[in-house]
Amino acid sequence: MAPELVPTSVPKSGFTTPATMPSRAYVTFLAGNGDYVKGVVGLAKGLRKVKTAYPLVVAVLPDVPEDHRRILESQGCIVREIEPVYPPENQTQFAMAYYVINYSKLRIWEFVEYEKMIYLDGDIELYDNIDHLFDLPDGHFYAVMDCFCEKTWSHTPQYQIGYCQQCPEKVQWPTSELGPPPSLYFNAGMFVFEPGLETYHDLLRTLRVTPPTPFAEQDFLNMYFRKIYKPIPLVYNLVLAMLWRHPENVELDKVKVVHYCAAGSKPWRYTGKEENMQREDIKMLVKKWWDIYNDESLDYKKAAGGAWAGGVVGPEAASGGEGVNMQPFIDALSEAAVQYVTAPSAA
Ligand SMILES: O=c1ccn([C@@H]2O[C@H](COP(=O)(O)OP(=O)(O)O)[C@@H](O)[C@H]2O)c(=O)[nH]1
Ligand SMILES: OC[C@H]1O[C@H](O[C@@H]2[C@@H](O)[C@H](O)[C@@H](O)[C@H](O)[C@@H]2O)[C@H](O)[C@@H](O)[C@H]1O
Ligand SMILES: [Mn+2]
Repeated sequence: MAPELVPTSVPKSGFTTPATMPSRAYVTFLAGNGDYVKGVVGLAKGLRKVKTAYPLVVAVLPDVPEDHRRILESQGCIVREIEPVYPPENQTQFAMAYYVINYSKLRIWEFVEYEKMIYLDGDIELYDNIDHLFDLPDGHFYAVMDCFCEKTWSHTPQYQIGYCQQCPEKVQWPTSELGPPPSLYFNAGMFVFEPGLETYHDLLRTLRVTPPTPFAEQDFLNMYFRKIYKPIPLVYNLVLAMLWRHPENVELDKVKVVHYCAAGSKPWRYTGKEENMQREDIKMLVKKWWDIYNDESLDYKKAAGGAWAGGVVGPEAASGGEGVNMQPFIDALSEAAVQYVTAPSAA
């Protein structure tokens, strides 16, 4: 298990004035006129509940209707329209047909008014403050390792031989037959990154000559950032399938970020009919999401005088704590990353 990686106190939160907008922000992505907007509202309220010091930017595709944009602004979000990004012509069978729109996530590298951002899918919820991740050393791409055991992975050799990076000792990778094991692979529902125009243009250039694959932009980002990717502990992005695929890796009461990506687990669409959806832990996590979504005390209240309040938090922003000494946390995190990298699976 990765060491407990919590700094001693919540980092200094603070109010900012329009002249000094925070150069850090959370960012999510919204497409279509359907119900994902509920996911983003839940995310904004969850960020407020954990008293983040930073705003939530929502990158919206042109097909997101005006009324949905107004709802997000009324919840304190900064709505930014982006143009779609399409992969090159292809015959790929995406794991989910709608994944083709997820390439548009790449536009967030263009948000260079922010020096560092944390991307969160709209089907993610926070249950603990993770602002300290903004203080991780620059020059890396931080994300949580994914799991290869769901049938969404049945197209891959690792699935076919029962290999997963979450338990590399269970089924050894057959290097003699299949060559080196796959590089550490992250789930692209949550990551810490630095926007930059050079990277942004190189991403789009590279995409134009990269044949699409089943997990769309997640596969692409894993390929593109493989040299600077640093794994961070699972508490920062619990992919729900981990609960039944690798329960030994999960300490649910320590989890800070839950990613409702298992089939049937989107809280705003939950029926309980799909496989695993009657599990007690799933029902508890879906209820936790709804408790936040329905909590009117978490609705955004414009700060008195309309001044920009530090984060998605309203005027009751957490009082500025002492600046926290991040070094022990960063050292522990780097150590945690090393323990992954030195695992047999690491290429
Ligand atoms: O119709 C859609 C599908 C996806 N998304 C956005 O794209 C992200 C990635 O899709 P999803 O989370 O469904 O993929 P999963 O993590 O379940 O594989 C979502 O979280 C949303 O932020 C969206 O806004 N509208
Ligand atoms: O477009 C590809 C998507 O790929 C990822 O989801 C998958 C993947 O993680 C599999 O490992 C799971 O088995 C599966 O359930 C899950 O939906 C990201 O969460 C999402 O944001 C997006 O990038
Ligand atoms: Mn997701």
